[in-house]
Amino acid sequence: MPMLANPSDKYEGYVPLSMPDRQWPGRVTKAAPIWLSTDLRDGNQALVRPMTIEQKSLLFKSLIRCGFKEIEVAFPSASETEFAFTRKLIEENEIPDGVWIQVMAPARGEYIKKTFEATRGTKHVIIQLYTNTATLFREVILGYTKEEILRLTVEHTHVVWSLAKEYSSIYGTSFRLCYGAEGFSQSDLDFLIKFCTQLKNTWEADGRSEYPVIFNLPSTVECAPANHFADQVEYFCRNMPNREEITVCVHAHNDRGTAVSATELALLAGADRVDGCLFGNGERTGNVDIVTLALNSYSQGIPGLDFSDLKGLTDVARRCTDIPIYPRQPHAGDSAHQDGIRKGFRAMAERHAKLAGTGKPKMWAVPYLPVDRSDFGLSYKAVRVNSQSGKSGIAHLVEQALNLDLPRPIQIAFYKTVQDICDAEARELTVDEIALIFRRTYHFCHDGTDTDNSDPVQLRAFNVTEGDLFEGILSINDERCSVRVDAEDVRSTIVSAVNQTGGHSFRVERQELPAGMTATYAWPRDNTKEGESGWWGIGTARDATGSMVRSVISALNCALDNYKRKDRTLYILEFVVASMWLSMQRILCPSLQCAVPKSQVPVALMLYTL
Ligand SMILES: CC(=O)SCCNC(=O)CCNC(=O)[C@H](O)C(C)(C)COP(=O)(O)OP(=O)(O)OC[C@H]1O[C@@H](n2cnc3c(N)ncnc32)[C@H](O)[C@@H]1OP(=O)(O)O
Ligand SMILES: CC(C)C(=O)C(=O)O
Ligand SMILES: [Mg+2]
Repeated sequence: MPMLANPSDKYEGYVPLSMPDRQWPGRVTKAAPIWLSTDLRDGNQALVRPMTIEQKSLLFKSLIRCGFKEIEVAFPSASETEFAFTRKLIEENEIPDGVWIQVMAPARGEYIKKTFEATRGTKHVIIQLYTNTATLFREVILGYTKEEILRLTVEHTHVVWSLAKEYSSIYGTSFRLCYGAEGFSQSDLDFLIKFCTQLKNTWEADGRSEYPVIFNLPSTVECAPANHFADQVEYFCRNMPNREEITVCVHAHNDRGTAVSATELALLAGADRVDGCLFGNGERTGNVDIVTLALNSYSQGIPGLDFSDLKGLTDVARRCTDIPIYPRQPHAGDSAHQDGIRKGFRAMAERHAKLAGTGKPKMWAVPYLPVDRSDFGLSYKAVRVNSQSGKSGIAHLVEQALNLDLPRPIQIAFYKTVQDICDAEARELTVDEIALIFRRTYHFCHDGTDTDNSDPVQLRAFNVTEGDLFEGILSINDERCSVRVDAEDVRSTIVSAVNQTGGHSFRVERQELPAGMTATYAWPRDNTKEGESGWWGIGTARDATGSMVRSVISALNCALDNYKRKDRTLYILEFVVASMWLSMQRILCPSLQCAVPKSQVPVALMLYTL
């Protein structure tokens, strides 16, 4: 069947509540709600293969680590696994003090009895009794009138109460009633309010309530916009007698993809508690995603659940549910817009540095990142590069991998190199691949990791002594020589080599890196031409002299690459470097000039030419 030209022939829209004095739009959330995880119940009942006891135990432990104080652990009357898991938690003492477990039961005597049996001997239990009050469900599934469903629920509230009394006298357990008003968002609210009032009175008769009754208000099927759900919750909260004596919980499903918004608005409308699942698992399109909700609230400065190890939690959730986590998961999804992120980090670091010692808080503000991923254990390395990425993203990854803050001309050049590879291979490149391409392109050797052994020119080892002596071993095509020279001579040689290059300039830029490292970027340019030469020398070391020598060696190896590729446009610049190398070499190791076989190293030929 094609889609209808006029869908109103088939589908009826929701009926808005007339509540012109609604309060929720003007409110601001200031505190986190009570969080209840229903991963082990609603999340579990929807799985292709419901969780095993081992999987449930694993997930339960993770939920405890996240800081949930209320966890719906099972529907004990539904299966042996559900029953046995509840028993295991209790018998093996796995429920920490201060944590309430919740179990769910329908309004059927034998199921409620089984549910209580499962909870034998524990300290704190919330019994969630549920019936459906939505007209469609009530009539079609249960075949009950309003009066009948009310009678059924009240009767079973009595059953719950008498069992609670019995079990608490035997085991000392504290029981709390939660009424799950299945179908709340499609129910007649005035009827439901009378209904809930009667349940509350039943539960509290003879002053027998130690803890407030929880009314759980689900959008069992989400069929209207989030603002309508908020109106319904506000209406319920405003019209329930003695509102302060009850806890109002919301349980939003995500059929319209708006469960998070609906829940956030419902909290403004007066809800105290949120019932949901990690990463939005649950029946059909899922329950409200409690990770997103809690992190949204965290990003507004409100503390709540602890997702410091979001990666670990993701792995556990996947192992237990066999459902992959969406790569665009809010907050935990991959980052993009690397340029903004990179600039944002710098600007923030500068702002924070100025605040040092003032006692003022160092607030987070980075474009595109509402929260700092590292707060929940995620790195920025997850940023990957594809053919759509700009130079900043690539530079950001180089910075992540190699600690280098590339000067802009090098960013532009390296970006072209990476783009060509991405385009040719039509895929994303990881941070490790980018680092490798960088090393190869610039014959870049990190201090300690040493050169690629195939580089023709290498500084194999060196040391700058306290007396400023540069001692090292250089080689060209495996011909080695030892160097022992005043470090100042090395530096002045490089400077004088630059001066010798006539119409060319050879810029040398120094950069202090973290952990006491220094980087030197050496880039030659032909002053008669516009733009950059397209090749560079880059070196890092613990001291400036070492990094300078390395940068020249890197430039020389790059020159050799260009020569091999017979890139004539760069030819003249190769001579610039060669000239520099020659000057440097005269001081460092004159013996090498003779040691290089002319036929093998074209750069050596250039050296001789000069
Ligand atoms: C929205 C929700 O999440 S509601 C929770 C749903 N839970 C699950 O899906 C997982 C747990 N399993 C169940 O709930 C099962 O239905 C069981 C184990 C409780 C019941 O087993 P069965 O009676 O064999 O289930 P079945 O699904 O065939 O029928 C359910 C019966 O319970 C009735 N029922 C449904 N909800 C309720 C309720 N809240 N209270 C009382 N009876 C109910 C139905 O009308 C139906 O009655 P019928 O057999 O007279 O037609
Ligand atoms: C019965 C309850 C709480 C439920 O899961 C729902 O209505 O979706
Ligand atoms: Mg549900």
